[in-house]
Amino acid sequence: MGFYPSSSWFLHPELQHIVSKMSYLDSFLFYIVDLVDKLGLWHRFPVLLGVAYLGIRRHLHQRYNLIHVGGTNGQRYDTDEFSYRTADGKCNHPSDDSVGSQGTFIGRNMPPCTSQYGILDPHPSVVATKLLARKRFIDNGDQFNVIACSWIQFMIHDWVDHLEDTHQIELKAPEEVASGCPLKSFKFFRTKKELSGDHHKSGSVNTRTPWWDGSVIYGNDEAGMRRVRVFKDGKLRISGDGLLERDERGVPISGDIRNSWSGFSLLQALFVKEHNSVCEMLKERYPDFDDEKLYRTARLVTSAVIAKVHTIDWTIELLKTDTLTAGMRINWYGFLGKKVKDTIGARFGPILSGLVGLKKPKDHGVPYSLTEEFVSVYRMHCLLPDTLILRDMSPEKVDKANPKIEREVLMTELIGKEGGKKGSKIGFEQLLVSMGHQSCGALTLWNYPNWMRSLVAQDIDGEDRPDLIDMAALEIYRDRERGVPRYNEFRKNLLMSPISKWEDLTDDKEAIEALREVYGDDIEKLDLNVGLHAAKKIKGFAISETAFFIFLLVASRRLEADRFFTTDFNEKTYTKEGLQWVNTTETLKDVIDRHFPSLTNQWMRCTSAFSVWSSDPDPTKWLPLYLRSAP
Ligand code: HEM
Repeated sequence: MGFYPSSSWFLHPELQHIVSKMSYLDSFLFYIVDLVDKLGLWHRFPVLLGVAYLGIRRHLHQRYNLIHVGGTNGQRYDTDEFSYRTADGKCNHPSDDSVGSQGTFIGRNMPPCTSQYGILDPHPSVVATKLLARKRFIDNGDQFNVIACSWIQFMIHDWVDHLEDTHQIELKAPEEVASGCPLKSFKFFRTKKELSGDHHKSGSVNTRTPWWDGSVIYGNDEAGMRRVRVFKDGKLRISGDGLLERDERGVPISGDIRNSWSGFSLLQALFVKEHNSVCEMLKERYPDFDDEKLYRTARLVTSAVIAKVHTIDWTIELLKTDTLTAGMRINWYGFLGKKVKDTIGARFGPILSGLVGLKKPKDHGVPYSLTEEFVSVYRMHCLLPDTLILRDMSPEKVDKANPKIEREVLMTELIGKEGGKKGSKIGFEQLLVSMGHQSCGALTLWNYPNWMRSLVAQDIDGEDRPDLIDMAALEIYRDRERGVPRYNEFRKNLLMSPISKWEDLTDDKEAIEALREVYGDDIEKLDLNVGLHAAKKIKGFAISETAFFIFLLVASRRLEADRFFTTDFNEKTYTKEGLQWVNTTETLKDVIDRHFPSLTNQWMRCTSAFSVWSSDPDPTKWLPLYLRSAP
């Protein structure tokens, strides 16, 4: 029995049930977190207190929000023999070769949905039309640009994609909304349910490797890896124009090629360049390294650079507050910071020295995978704009504060094979600078790109599918089909107070009216994806607090559960120079500068390459980060 007061009137019965299963210490910690939440305080705390709150919350999620799906039937293996990232993600977990490999189960952060609502209640097309479809483009201000939007697609394509069934389903828009739906009906493949052999009975399978292993450029299996390699000096294939090579079908040659667009392939190309530069550096220092050794070492280094950019650059821009800047930097460098870690190494455990370089990987007793809920909170297609605004790059027009617009290109012209051709015509530099100068979409209601409501989706091999899909409606269907709890049940499972009225979710009267029209007064029915988009946000956060708590758990887990970010994050595995490469690269700007030395200097005013390039640099703050007070 856990610790909870008898006068538990203030705690929802379902939360009480969860707490009753906690240890005394954890239930005590839970009550602290719950009190802080009820007062809406944590993000108003001074930095140190805020970080402490997040530390406690993360601990609770590590204890109560990790559920393994599927059996553990891998083999023991010799970790010294596999001191590199394999093509299919095998041989990372120290004692089970299969954990995190391609084709393993997607885990869960909470039990599957228990509510009895039907899969079409309310109809996904009604939700999409009345609550999601973009009325006018709402942008993210200066905080987040189109590179940041492409970056997260780049990451999703590194981590997760559900295996589909061969059985097709058709969704027909009900009469009441049909006229507002670009597709009156659409067909798609349902998510494949595999028997899991454990108490969950079935689960979904990941076709990508969930490790942070750069599979988005290296592939998810042996065949994928062979496709992208040159087999000389460790290098990967890249076209003469600095963009991805394409095969005879016009499909890009890269690790993951499904549903790509020019902005996404551009990031793939940038990190292929990065990989190839690491190969060159290593070959110079270690002339005896063969192609295989160069490839393997450069893959370790490049994957670590990607993980680092995501942790201490992208995420900090996404959650732009002092507390999260401190939190994310502590994840990588530890509380003692970069200087101490660079000087004496990761000696003092996860809090003081960070997760990277831990002596042993840590999975909290649950074999590593990504989760259904993680996929659901990353449904961020509202980040995508309708057009890409190309900037005039002629030398006499250079103006980083106010770059001239050359023309706009529809996003529909930049996706798929045709998009690839268009991207090549535009060229790497113009694409990058234009994306840098354009704000991406805000994650809010009525901002789902309408062009995605009649989308040509692709197969895993990059071929277009014949049936168009309404992505906005499909995403609602997917969460329900996969048993992801609806918004309120999701929050309770995540140890958050449920909402009891629409006004708890948002102050926006128009939104409340529309929510009522679709869900009536049944708050429990609210779909997760709609709740995440409707919820009022913490100042500085581009995502909702509910989504953030999943990030808090999973962002740490991707680092601490991985042997190559912990035990083997060392000179022996990465080489001295390889490790130095990672340690001296801090941001995406560093990577861009390495390959395009004058580009950011000419075109970027701001501090991070993920914020709008014409915006002001971050102000210098004289007070040390940990001593800063409430925002
Ligand atoms: C041009 C850009 C993009 C296109 C064409 C695209 C298209 C698609 C398609 C067709 C699916 C599969 C839908 C299904 O059958 O369930 C999908 C899934 C997904 N996309 Fe995108 N997407 C794009 C950008 C993004 C971005 C910017 C994000 C931001 C995080 C994102 C996140 C996801 C996620 C989380 C899934 C679910 C993956 C899964 O089911 O395992 N996508 N996307």
